[in-house]
Amino acid sequence: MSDGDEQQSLSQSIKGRLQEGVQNSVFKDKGLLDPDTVIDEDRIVGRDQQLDDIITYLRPALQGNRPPNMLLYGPSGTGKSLIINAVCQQVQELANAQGDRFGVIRVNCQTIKSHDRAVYRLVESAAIGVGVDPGVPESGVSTDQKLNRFYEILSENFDSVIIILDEVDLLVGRQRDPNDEPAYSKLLYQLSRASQLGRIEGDVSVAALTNDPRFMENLDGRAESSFNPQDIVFPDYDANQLQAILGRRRDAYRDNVLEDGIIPLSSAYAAQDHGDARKAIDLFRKAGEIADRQGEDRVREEHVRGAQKEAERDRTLTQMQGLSTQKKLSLYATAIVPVYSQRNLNAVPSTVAYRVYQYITDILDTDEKSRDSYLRYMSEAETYNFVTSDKRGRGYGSGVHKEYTFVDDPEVVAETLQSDIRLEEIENDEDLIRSVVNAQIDDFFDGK
Ligand SMILES: Nc1ncnc2c1ncn2[C@@H]1O[C@H](COP(=O)(O)OP(=O)(O)OP(=O)(O)O)[C@@H](O)[C@H]1O
Repeated sequence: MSDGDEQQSLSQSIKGRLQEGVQNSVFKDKGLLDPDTVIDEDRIVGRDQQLDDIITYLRPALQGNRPPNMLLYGPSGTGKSLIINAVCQQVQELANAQGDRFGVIRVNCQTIKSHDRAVYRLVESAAIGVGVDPGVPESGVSTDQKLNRFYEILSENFDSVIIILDEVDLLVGRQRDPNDEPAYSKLLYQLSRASQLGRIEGDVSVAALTNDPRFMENLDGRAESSFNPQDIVFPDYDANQLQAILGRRRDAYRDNVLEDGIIPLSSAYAAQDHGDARKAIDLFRKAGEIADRQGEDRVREEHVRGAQKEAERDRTLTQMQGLSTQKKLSLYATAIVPVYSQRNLNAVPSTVAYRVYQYITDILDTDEKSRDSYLRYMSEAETYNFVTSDKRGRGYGSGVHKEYTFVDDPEVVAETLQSDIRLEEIENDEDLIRSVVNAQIDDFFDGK
């Protein structure tokens, strides 16, 4: 066969396999179950009170008046972003139809590290929305200059604007002292004052979204009085409401591929976990992904249970990232033993793991804790269900040692821990560590 033939058959085989995946999928329109998809209003279930309230508050925007500021609060996945965005979209359409310039500026505060960055993100978001240059650089100019540019863009382009600050409570900023005003407090003060003082020509109001029911308690007094929002509460969903939400997205799947119990089971799991619609939708989608992966043409309850297990595992890994450095190092040293071992090793002897731990602390030039501390950290890892342990004798007179077995894949555990900043430093020493691990294993099993 010539190179050209081989090339063609490879590309045909890739195409064939890709098409097979599409044709055999249980999904018809998987995008409907994407957490970031903006769904049509006819798929929104319930939340009538919240919709009514927000419509009432935003109506003035269509009458040439300033809407009040709003605070939307409730646990994650209870529809805060969905509902405010749905109403804003309708206001925008009506405003356009009557020739008013209504703008919506959205910023998610989750990853914003400082007040200055938040102001820049507002400039950027406003500039992109109206298609102009931000006009200020990200760094090298004062926050006030950025703020002024933001007001300028708003004044030039809008009669009325809603600024949506999602996850506003996470915009804490760099507080040198715990008594320092959090960044969100300063920002809310500035935005609401600017509007009241006429520093922006149009009407501006802020909708702040948060999971924290005590958010207002953390605002500085002057921020609290100038922001002064209308509250809109989003309570947890119960299992029935979640079932209705999933029911309206059933057509994400092909006809007749869903077993009867899929929607109730996904909803029941999510209802146990504080009634989070995002979680219900994730489980509903992941169950189908598992069915696809296994090449099955129906989604069964077992797939939902598998999806729930995967979600739990992801959560465990997230939890692990919150451990102190010494606990991470202990767990990491233990996890890489089976990962690097040339033998088929399921249970990790504590003696081996502790020596690997000592070696790693040495490379990192960090504190080396005693063997007792290592064992204590590992028993904590056991209560978190990262590992299970067993005591084993090594024959007469050799004493007893502990062995650890990982509940999840030790490779995933090691990778998760390695992505921690300090552990990344040892990536270059991988070969060396691998040989140390194997030397310790050999010593343990073959030594006297
Ligand atoms: N009443 C509802 N009807 C239909 N879908 C809903 C409803 N409530 C929430 N959802 C869906 O659940 C997911 C999460 O909703 P949303 O992002 O609005 O929650 P949130 O309260 O803003 O969460 P967070 O606080 O985590 O940002 C989205 O995919 C959304 O489409």
